Amino acid sequence: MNIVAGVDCGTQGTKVILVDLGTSRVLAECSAPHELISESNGRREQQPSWWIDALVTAFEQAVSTANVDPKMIKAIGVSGQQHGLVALDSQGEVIRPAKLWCDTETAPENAQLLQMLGGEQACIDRLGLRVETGYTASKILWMKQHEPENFAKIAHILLPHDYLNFWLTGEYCADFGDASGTGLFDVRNRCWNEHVCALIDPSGNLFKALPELNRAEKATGVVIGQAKERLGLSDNVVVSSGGGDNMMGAIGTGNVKNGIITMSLGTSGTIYTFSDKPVELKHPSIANFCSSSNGWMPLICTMNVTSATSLVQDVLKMSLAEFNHSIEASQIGAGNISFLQFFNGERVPALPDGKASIHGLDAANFTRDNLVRSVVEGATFGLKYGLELLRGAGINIEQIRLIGGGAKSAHWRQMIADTMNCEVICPEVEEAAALGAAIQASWALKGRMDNEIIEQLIALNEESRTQPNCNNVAQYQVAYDRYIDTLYSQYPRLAEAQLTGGCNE
Ligand SMILES: Nc1ncnc2c1ncn2[C@@H]1O[C@H](COP(=O)(O)OP(=O)(O)O)[C@@H](O)[C@H]1O
Ligand SMILES: O=C(CO)[C@@H](O)[C@H](O)COP(=O)(O)O
Repeated sequence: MNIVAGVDCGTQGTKVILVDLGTSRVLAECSAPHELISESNGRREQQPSWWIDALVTAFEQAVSTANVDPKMIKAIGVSGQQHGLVALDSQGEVIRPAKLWCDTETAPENAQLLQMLGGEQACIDRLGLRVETGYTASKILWMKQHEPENFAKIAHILLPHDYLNFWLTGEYCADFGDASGTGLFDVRNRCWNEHVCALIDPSGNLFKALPELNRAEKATGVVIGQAKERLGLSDNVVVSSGGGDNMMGAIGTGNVKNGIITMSLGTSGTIYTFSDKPVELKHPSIANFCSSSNGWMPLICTMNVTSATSLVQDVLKMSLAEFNHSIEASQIGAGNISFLQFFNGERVPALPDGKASIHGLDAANFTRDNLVRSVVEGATFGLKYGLELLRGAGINIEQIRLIGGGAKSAHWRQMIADTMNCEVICPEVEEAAALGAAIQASWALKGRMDNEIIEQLIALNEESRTQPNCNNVAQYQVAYDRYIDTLYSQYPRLAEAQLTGGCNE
């Protein structure tokens, strides 16, 4: 048996998938949860050791579910939540907990960095995208200003998936896709940018701490030491270059050629497509990242999707089944409630200091079902706001491939189809980022990118195909317009930015 493993270290947990390349069958999909350090000042952190423990737990479950000997595994690919800062000292030890993609404590440092770069347009000219709160660069500046002793210890900067690759292989390496979300990288020319590093650290140490960059079909190394022992692997198990979870979700949904759109309803919400050349930026909120398949992938990210819905679910002490039942039991528009879902600040629209708020409550509409529906609608409308930016940039959206935890809900799928007025379909393998990582692992085994394996492994789930319903589309449009009016009344600068094409949001 020729087995490869795909690992996806998301925000809420790590998933492991095992794929038999001989039969193109998925043998097991398992996961283990992570904790999250969360404070109301926007701090969002995790200990990198938690990711390792979750990887080992999910891996052990997967080999046991598939009933295979781990020694049969030939290659591993790793996908990870983007942007997180893992700072290591000269011994390769973690200096402090990783600040995550959703950390908004660093918003002032991001604004400062943008200013140091000469403003939004100068930043786009230099890096090919606007640096956002959440990207890695501002976390490094934050460390310099708030924890100078820790900053002085930095010898290596890694992203979450790079760190797991380092644990597996002992190599300090990065891939173009995940590196493009650091804010230290020139996305058009696919290289680290020394100028931005020098703005943060004129000594040159930061630039020196950046890892070597690796192409999508190249191996990072082989599994060694403690990792090999804990996972029970044989010698020479190849580890691919890996990538950010959205980059791997793109591979796992076949989004490696022009014309396909993927949307993820994970902790964050993302929408992205493939491009074989760097995209001319039509709106600064569209992130012009590189893909982990040697191309580019314009992407929209909202920070509050299942992170927001889970909070309401927890407060109301509901199971997921009860929560989904409430969506079904309530009417479109949630009795005219608008839920601005920014529990975590927000990236699109650019509201790093945003707070959640509920509008339009009265004695008649204040019900559990409406509260549930309104937060799910809020998260969905946030994604529609982003989707309209992509449409406005000329990206044609005829079908959405839907992935992430929320895609498992048939009600939410229908809401997405109706709100976006577009067909929705899920891939058979829902853990698309982990599957993408497994596919990339197979490329590393062969030493070349192979789209045949994508054809063999990725099938669409016909049962999940969901068409927009005309009546619902009209009703959701009314609810969306009300949501946008509420958003603009709370944050007038967004309405002004709308008139200037998104600048100065
Ligand atoms: N059937 C379902 N209906 C709605 N939401 C779901 C369902 N199953 C899982 N989820 C949501 O998906 C979330 C996890 O999504 P996932 O994409 O795995 O997150 P991440 O990759 O960010 O860790 C869970 O917190 C849960 O709220
Ligand atoms: O920041 C982004 C994309 O730019 C997020 O999409 C993270 O990559 C987190 O992903 P999930 O945990 O939601 O999968």
